[in-house]
Amino acid sequence: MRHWKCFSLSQEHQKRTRIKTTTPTILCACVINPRRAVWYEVQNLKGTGSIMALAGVRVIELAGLAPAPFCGMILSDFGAKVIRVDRTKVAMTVDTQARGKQSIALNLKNPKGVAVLKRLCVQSDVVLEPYRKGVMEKMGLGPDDLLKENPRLIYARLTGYGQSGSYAKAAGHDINYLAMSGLLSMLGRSSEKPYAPLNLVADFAGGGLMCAFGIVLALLERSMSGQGQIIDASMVEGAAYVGSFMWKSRSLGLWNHPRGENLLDSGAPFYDTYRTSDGKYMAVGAIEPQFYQQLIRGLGLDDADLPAQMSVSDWPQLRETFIRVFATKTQAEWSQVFNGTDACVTPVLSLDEVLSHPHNKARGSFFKDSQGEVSPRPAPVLSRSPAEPCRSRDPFIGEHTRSVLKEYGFEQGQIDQLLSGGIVECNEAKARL
Ligand SMILES: C[C@H](CCC[C@H](C)C(=O)SCCNC(=O)CCNC(=O)[C@H](O)C(C)(C)COP(=O)(O)OP(=O)(O)OC[C@H]1O[C@@H](n2cnc3c(N)ncnc32)[C@H](O)[C@@H]1OP(=O)(O)O)[C@H]1CC[C@H]2[C@@H]3[C@H](O)C[C@@H]4C[C@H](O)CC[C@]4(C)[C@H]3C[C@H](O)[C@]12C
Repeated sequence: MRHWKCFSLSQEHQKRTRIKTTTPTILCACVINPRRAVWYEVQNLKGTGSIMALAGVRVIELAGLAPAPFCGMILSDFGAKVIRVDRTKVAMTVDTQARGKQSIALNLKNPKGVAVLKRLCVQSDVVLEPYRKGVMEKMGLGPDDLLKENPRLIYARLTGYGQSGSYAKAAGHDINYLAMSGLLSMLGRSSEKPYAPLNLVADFAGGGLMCAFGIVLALLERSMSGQGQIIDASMVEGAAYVGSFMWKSRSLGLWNHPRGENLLDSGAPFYDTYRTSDGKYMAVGAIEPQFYQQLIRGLGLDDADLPAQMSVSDWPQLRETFIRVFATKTQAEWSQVFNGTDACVTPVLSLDEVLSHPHNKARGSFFKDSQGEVSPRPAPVLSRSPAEPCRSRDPFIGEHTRSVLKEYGFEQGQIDQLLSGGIVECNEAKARL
């Protein structure tokens, strides 16, 4: 349940902090962080009385494939109001990361549609765009156009290759960005070709998440400077940055061997997965000698019969032993053996199994929405202002067109004209079914 509270901003406070509310017509609650004299503009307060960290932040997200939707969902989970701008004449969205968002269907190929988007951006804090370099400028919606009208706007551009460089305009997907980051060359088994770990690293870690981080930084900075800025979030660079450890740990010799033959890339037998007698798997991460000893004990082996843990040339032989032993029990049996030890051995759980695992259950790490769909709880958990993910179904395309336009100050007559001209589309009927 969401509550709305209204506090007025005194002129004096606004002057002192050099920050004005962007949306004077909207009810807002203001909270002062006395230590940093920072103003937070807050609109929706949770029923519990705690305020989500991004409450009051208004985000316009132009519909994209996967990274930008994830970025928008993170912002929404932590309290931002996220309005996704969908195309008109499209029946179904491919946005599976739409939790808590609203949708407006708007034709940006029409100048009137562009004018609508500008009006939304004037009254918003963030615009998030996922298109190829130059697309927004071509529509008259580039940073110059939007920041001129709203200098406090944070203009986030989430692309594969960034806004400059010879690849800037090229099409691409996660695997290409990962390849260009250098990381893909390190991923994969010994003597096999590079292997992309789903589209996790570039699209989501280096892309959506890193972009959300940039937005939060820009919001924080704006609370002091009063100014917006442009975020050039390249997934190549975001992925590479997430992989900083790989660069900066080379001096330790961690990556001296070919791909798949190092300590942490499945080269070491004590950092790998093993098949159990029921066709499931256990994950082993027993790196430190004291934890490795517990692994050996749990497997029922005797250290005296085995080669030294760090004898790289003996790793193939050690792996064979581990393969043979793990194949003698089921996953549940091994879990029981290693539960409560420091052997760093855990079951490899499927997406369907995580919800019922006692540890995850105890923490509420996963939740079911109103449709019965299981999702991870937003992370990390903030003690006073935790995220509260929306549990209702995702929005239909254009479900909120009318209400969003009203909220942003469009008159009924203007909305009717936009609808009859096909500039916007409304899907309230579908939502009522
Ligand atoms: C699940 C699949 C997604 C996988 C993710 C994948 C692995 C990724 O890596 S995502 C990361 C992609 N890269 C980027 O995001 C980087 C930045 N962006 C780009 O480089 C490009 O946008 C692009 C390469 C991704 C796409 O290029 P494109 O040429 O298409 O677009 P742009 O040049 O950017 O221009 C956009 C144009 O659109 C116009 N526009 C925008 N908004 C509007 C508007 N509101 N009104 C009017 N016009 C608008 C804009 O003006 C531009 O126009 P111009 O070109 O004229 O300039 C999913 C991938 C595919 C999915 C499947 C597919 O969709 C078919 C089925 C559909 C069905 O509904 C559901 C099932 C599907 C099988 C579906 C299933 C999955 O969702 C997918 C497999």
